[in-house]
Amino acid sequence: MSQYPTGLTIAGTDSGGGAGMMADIKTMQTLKTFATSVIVGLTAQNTEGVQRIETVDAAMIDAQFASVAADFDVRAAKTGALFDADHVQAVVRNLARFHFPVVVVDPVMVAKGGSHLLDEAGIATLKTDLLPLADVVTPNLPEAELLAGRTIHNRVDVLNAAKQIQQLGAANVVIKGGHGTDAVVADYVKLADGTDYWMESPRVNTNRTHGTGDTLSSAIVSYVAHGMNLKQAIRQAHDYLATIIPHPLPLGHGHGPLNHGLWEEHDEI
Ligand SMILES: Nc1ncnc2c1ncn2[C@@H]1O[C@H](COP(=O)(O)OP(=O)(O)OP(=O)(O)O)[C@@H](O)[C@H]1O
Ligand SMILES: Cc1ncc(CO)c(N)n1
Repeated sequence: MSQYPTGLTIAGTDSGGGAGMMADIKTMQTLKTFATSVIVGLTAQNTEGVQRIETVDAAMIDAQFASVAADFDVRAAKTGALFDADHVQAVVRNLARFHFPVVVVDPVMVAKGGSHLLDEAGIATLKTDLLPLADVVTPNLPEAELLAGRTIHNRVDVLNAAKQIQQLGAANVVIKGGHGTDAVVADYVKLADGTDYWMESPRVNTNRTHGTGDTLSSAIVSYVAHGMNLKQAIRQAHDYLATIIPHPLPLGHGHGPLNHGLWEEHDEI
């Protein structure tokens, strides 16, 4: 593999290194994609929780987008934690301005420790203004409930939620099943062409799942940047997670981090 295509993460930092933009950069590097970044906010965070948040002002967000877009051929971008409506709007404005070929929206709302990373007005703005720009949206189960405005108890509810989220304007929908309790973790995929299917893997009994969602969305960005179509990229990203989740790093005292680099042996892209 000689070339590193460029990906972009538009997200918040995690001082604890396992989630947010740090997970994105580690994932992209492992999957041989050059990670550029627009920092929307900083979190003082570790595996036990979020201790403090400070957002970046809109002019600085604009400047970061402009710097990246002026110098790099971004093949795919993802959004992560956006914190509030003003920051969602700043990101929407820039996505509309720069038209990256593929946009993955990870509608991050609550960190594993329970801290809110997007407020209520932010959720509303994400639904009305950001989802219509999304080629793929990747909610976890609680996020899918909030986006669809309905509770999810079973697989039929997941199907209905995905349909509703697609109607909000996201072309393709991946509802992640990590927050379920079944022995099998089932992620549901509903594509723009009308096809849908489940991706299943054995549930790993671990609390070392900090940043799994960030990792999935940035893996999709990486595989798309390498030229895969969305269906292939979503499948490969799922398999990357299924491979690394059973072998986390024994670090931190809470929801521990993944070992993103484990995949490097699988030099297939
Ligand atoms: N315990 C687990 N065992 C196996 N796979 C898991 C487990 N937890 C999560 N996954 C997988 O990890 C990916 C992310 O799912 P999850 O629902 O945890 O996202 P998330 O809640 O957005 O994560 P985070 O908020 O920590 O970034 C999915 O592909 C899911 O199938
Ligand atoms: C900054 C940030 N983004 C996303 C997540 C979700 O994993 C997190 N915990 N922190």
